[in-house]
Amino acid sequence: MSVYTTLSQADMEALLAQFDLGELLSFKGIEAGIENTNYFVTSQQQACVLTVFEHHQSDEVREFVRFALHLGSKGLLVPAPIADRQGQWLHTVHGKPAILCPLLQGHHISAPGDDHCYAIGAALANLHLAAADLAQERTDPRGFDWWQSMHASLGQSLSSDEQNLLADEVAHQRQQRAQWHELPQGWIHSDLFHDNALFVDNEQGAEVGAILDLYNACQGPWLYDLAIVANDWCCAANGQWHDGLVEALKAGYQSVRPFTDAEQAGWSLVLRAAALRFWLSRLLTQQLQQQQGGEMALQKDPAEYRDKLLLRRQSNNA
Ligand SMILES: Nc1ncnc2c1ncn2[C@@H]1O[C@H](COP(=O)(O)OP(=O)(O)OP(=O)(O)O)[C@@H](O)[C@H]1O
Ligand SMILES: N[C@@H](CCO)C(=O)O
Repeated sequence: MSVYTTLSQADMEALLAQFDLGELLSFKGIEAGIENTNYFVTSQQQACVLTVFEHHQSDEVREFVRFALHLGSKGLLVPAPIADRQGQWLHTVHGKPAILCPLLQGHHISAPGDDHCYAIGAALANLHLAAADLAQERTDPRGFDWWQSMHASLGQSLSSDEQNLLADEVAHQRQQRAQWHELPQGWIHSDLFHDNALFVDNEQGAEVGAILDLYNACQGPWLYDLAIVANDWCCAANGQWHDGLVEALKAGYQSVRPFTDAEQAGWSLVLRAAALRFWLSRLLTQQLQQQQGGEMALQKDPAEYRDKLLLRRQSNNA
């Protein structure tokens, strides 16, 4: 986690008093996650999660909630906020946008197996199709233009090998823009790491209970979204694939939506792009955390994604 914005008992009571949820019983900062502040909040009537957005403005939060409500209307289990007595779900806490969502059921998987990868692949394809009729109004703030700007701004803080790697990969991605734009696009989750999914136990095997953290959702190639999953769920921290997991992930996805020819040809490109994106975003988060501090601030190592990028480039050239 992270708790960047520390809330007092009085803060929490004042917030909860606006809702029809009964009295506050307890609250506790959540350790998982690195972008936002999250608290488990238990009232007399409901167990909830409070998210305080550290980097997003209210307009962006409205977009995430539009996405969540749309997915919810199609039967997907995602966090959608609870409205207060005035019908308002968007609140301000310490000057930052905040929402209160029901606590969703399920548990995190620490070491995904092929059954989890198959299930999350199918769930991601369902998410893509469920959002296909939702107007697309959020371009990716961590997309190609941002990779280029990070290349320009990060230069001095990287080793010369890392600078060369970054320059070369950005150039490669630039050359492949036409191939990128041939990939089917739509709303993507954009951050479906295994700490953003909850599973429920069931006799048939692994079942996705909920998909969390829609706070990077934007437009992008559907295959890129799957590559983000693969780079986190299907390999070791150094990027080495675990046997059978990518195959299970792709099979699960294609059980719902088969790949187009462009997607069959584009896997290596999106794997590299997904590794690049999280190398850069972890470097940025590291810088922000150094400036911002934060009680319980969880660290995620940028070098893991640098190493994943190096491996994905090798297998591309093989
Ligand atoms: N509605 C919910 N129901 C159950 N658990 C939740 C819910 N929302 C958040 N959590 C828990 O809080 C954790 C952190 O939430 P979340 O991933 O949204 O935070 P974040 O800071 O945005 O994370 P990230 O670093 O992945 O962007 C989740 O991994 C999950 O364990
Ligand atoms: N899931 C991201 C953090 C939130 O975007 C990472 O592991 O770098």
